[in-house]
Amino acid sequence: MITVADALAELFSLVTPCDSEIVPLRLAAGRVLAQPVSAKRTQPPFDASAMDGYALARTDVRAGVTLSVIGEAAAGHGFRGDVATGECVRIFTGAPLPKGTDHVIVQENVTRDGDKITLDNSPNDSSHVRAAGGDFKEGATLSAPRQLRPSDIALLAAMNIAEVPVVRKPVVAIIATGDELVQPGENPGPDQIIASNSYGLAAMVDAHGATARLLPIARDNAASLELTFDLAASADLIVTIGGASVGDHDIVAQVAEAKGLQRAFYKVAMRPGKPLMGGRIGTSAMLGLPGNPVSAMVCGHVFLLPMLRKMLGLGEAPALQETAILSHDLAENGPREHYMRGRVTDDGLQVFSRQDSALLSVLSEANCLAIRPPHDHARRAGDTLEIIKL
Ligand SMILES: Nc1nc2c(c(=O)[nH]1)N[C@H]1C(S)=C(S)[C@@H](COP(=O)(O)OP(=O)(O)OC[C@H]3O[C@@H](n4cnc5c(N)ncnc54)[C@H](O)[C@@H]3O)O[C@H]1N2
Ligand code: MOO
Repeated sequence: MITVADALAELFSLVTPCDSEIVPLRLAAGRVLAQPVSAKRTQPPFDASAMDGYALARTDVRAGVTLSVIGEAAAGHGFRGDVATGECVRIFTGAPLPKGTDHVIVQENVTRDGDKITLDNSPNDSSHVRAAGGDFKEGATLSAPRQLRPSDIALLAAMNIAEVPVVRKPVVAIIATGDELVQPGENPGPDQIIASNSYGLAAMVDAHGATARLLPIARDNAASLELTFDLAASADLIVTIGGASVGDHDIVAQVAEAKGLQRAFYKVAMRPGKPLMGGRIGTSAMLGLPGNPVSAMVCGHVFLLPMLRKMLGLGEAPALQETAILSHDLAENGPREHYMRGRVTDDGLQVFSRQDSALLSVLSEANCLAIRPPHDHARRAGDTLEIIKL
């Protein structure tokens, strides 16, 4: 058995970042920017008013002064003339400042009478002008790689980037295995259950910027599994679920090897997730997950998501760890690194007492995995533990 860290290092060496493609801006959210992009224009492109009011020369700003209103500047419709001393232009938020002006008085601070305004006794000192290029200048870059958030999309739009170079979405083929499984919505026979973790993993993959291909359930015989491996052949990563342990019907490794699997490792000193397997099969990386529903999902967080991040060009890093303060005592840990379902709230970290790797209801209640190193000594309320937020 190898350590979690060693297994993750092996898995990283099985995958490489995907190439890039161009997508329309509307489809770029959540994608990873593949290379830096440069602004095609300056924003704002002109000195712009930040308020509704009157544009004038700063040198004319004095309490009680009266000025002539000689025109209007609105957003999208500037004032084309020159503004002289003693004159001003009615202006609205977003409009370009007319020539001869460098200051905006908000309308609340003037009294208007026909074509005249008089500044009141407390002209605001701020110029209310947004300088040209104050947000960004033409040629300014948005750095890559980065997973594009809605705020990045807004910035790209303002930069007039209509087409965005992004990393291709890795395709992850997910193979659930077992004679006992049927798909959700089907009628299970008396000895059957519903395939669940395959759906959870597909949701995890899709939510993290890759594409999940949920293949038909492979039965516990070589012919069925071989056929399903063939369907998965073009995927960047093949994830099998179940059939990984030592039982007579656990045939995933044997069939994968017949299909050319070059195994990198088998079995990890962790709980849950011990019978984990990694390797390459044809042009795909392969991650063989244990079948227990929680084991597969925990391995998804600890191994599959970091692999996907590397494939998306986001580098090699384990799942983000934070710390939490334990709200109760906890018994010592056994020889395997234990990823324990728990819940962090304002009252601290509660590690659940039921940790059987079949209990999806407990996983659903959890919002974190508390990490116990091998042979971790008993912990007391108030101790700090590392956690992965779910
Ligand atoms: N003698 C030993 N037995 C077991 C060992 C061991 O070391 N010695 N390890 C145990 C551990 S730990 C795990 S984890 C499981 C892993 O077994 P497999 O990967 O071979 O998984 P299966 O036997 O196929 O299934 C286990 C369990 O999970 C259910 N399952 C499988 N796939 C799905 C799915 N897609 N959705 C929902 N549930 C699924 C399956 O019905 C079984 O109940 O082995 C232990 N045994
Ligand atoms: O290691 Mo198994 O993955 O406990 O359930």
